[in-house]
Amino acid sequence: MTESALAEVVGVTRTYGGIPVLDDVSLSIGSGITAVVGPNGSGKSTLLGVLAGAVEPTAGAVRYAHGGGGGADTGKRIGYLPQGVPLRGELTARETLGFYAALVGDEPDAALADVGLADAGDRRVSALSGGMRRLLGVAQATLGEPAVAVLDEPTSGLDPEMRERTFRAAATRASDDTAVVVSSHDLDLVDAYADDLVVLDRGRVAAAGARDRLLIDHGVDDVESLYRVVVGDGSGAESDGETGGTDGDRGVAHTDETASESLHVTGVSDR
Ligand SMILES: Nc1ncnc2c1ncn2[C@@H]1O[C@H](COP(=O)(O)OP(=O)(O)OP(=O)(O)O)[C@@H](O)[C@H]1O
Repeated sequence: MTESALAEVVGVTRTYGGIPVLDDVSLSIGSGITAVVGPNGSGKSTLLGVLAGAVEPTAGAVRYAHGGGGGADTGKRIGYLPQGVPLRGELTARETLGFYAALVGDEPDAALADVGLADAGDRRVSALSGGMRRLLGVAQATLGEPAVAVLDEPTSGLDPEMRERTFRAAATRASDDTAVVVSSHDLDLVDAYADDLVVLDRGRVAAAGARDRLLIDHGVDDVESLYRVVVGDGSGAESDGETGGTDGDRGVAHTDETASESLHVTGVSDR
């Protein structure tokens, strides 16, 4: 494990019905924002699930600098915001964060303020807009300074202003000790906020590394151009926030195979 890495994905393969949806993926995750991009069905959610400990790799492993995968040295948790935000409508925003904060020795008010919800603390989750719920989810997943906070397409379905607010909130919650890994089809926001990039294509890493380095290496000016160079015409990337169809694009049947053996999350997967 390199000194600056907060997590390392080592030779991870995940198959469904014998078909690999992640194929020998190795990555080093450092502090700041790592954006995972790629066409529909390229394996982004599966990779994020593996990072969060919600999906068991068929082969390979994830190693955490702070022992987040379990064991006596588990000082740092893994935060996880799955695609469907698993929050209870009858609780207020502050009660929601208070519940999770108590589990990880944090307090809710700074997190609410960080994501721009300081004035919405007493509102019930059911009365928040979809975008505000997503911001609350970002706060929830980053409580207690987890080593890695995993945010799965937090901007899908949001309007442009809320998409930007969500990325800004994620950037505010990232720190030297917390890597925020976010999957997204919003290449313009990825361009503006990502420190590091992972481009997935058909379950394999097509490019990975520091955003600035990758742009120089590929002789392009922005992430959208990089995406086109690396995976083709960018048909899986969108700038309007919707992700389109997700399943069956690689002919893989759903079997609901998930694992929770090493799950240390501040949220609950709904997958
Ligand atoms: N539980 C499962 N059972 C069977 N196949 C699955 C399961 N989860 C994912 N897959 C398949 O794995 C492939 C990758 O899916 P994944 O959701 O990781 O891709 P993605 O890049 O996040 O896609 P999108 O951008 O559309 O959200 C798809 O073909 C999908 O159908």
